[in-house]
Amino acid sequence: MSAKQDRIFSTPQSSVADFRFDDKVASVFPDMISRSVPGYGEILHTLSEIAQRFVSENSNVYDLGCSLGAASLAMRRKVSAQGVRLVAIDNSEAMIKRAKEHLDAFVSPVEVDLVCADIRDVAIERASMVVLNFTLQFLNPDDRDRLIRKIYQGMLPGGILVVSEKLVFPQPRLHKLLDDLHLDFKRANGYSELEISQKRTALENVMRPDSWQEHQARFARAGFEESTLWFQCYNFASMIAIK
Ligand SMILES: Nc1ncnc2c1ncn2[C@@H]1O[C@H](C[S@+](CC[C@H]([NH3+])C(=O)[O-])CC(=O)[O-])[C@@H](O)[C@H]1O
Ligand SMILES: O=C(O)C(=O)Cc1ccccc1
Repeated sequence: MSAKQDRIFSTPQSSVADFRFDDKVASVFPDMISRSVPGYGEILHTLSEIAQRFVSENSNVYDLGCSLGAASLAMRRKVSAQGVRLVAIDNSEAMIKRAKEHLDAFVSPVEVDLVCADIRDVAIERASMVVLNFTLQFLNPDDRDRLIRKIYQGMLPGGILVVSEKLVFPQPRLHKLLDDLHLDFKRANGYSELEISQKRTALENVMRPDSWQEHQARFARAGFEESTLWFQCYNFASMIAIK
């Protein structure tokens, strides 16, 4: 496990390039995500609790946009059903290479397939649990409906989808407050003003969050009759939908 500190945006850059999940980001990712996403640890813990309750015998579990496999590791810890296959997918080779090291570091009876692919191209079949832990926001908005529909179609009745995302809020004053509180969270975790503003610029064209209302409407359009927010800290949230 790499404990290297994220200093990627600490020096002034004459022009800030779009954010990419390359080798540099992969090498500091655990530090970057835990200092940037309020509630990340709690969400991982709850993924393992949900896995214990929802993952059924002879079914598949999907971790879409797995990065270093943190969500897969969390779910795998609590799966007790037999015949379960966990499929962890990311289109960053740098992430997949390191995810393999993380997953191989622990023994488990649950088979894990690590796949370097675009989640838009992968079939979802017999799924009892599907996780998009901070991944949907990186997809082109036009592709999001199609992906959630494909997931719904590939899920078993009674299966669960967990989607964690940064949110935007239609009410400007609420949006500003929750965004400011997140910025203070990053400052408290040691990020400088320069790091915060350069990363914000890098993410501008790459990460386009939706509102909770948009997520809820999308779940419904895909066929999910039950969905709710189960966690929120500032403008970061996790949602569940049950088939
Ligand atoms: N189209 C795509 N196909 C496959 N992967 C993609 C695609 N688009 C983006 N990714 C991948 O989605 C991941 C998003 S990070 C997920 C954290 C993880 N879930 C965690 O629980 O630690 C979230 C963040 O950094 O805020 C990256 O690894 C991308 O390469
Ligand atoms: O850092 C931020 O401001 C974020 O919104 C979250 C994030 C975390 C890790 C990679 C990309 C975005």
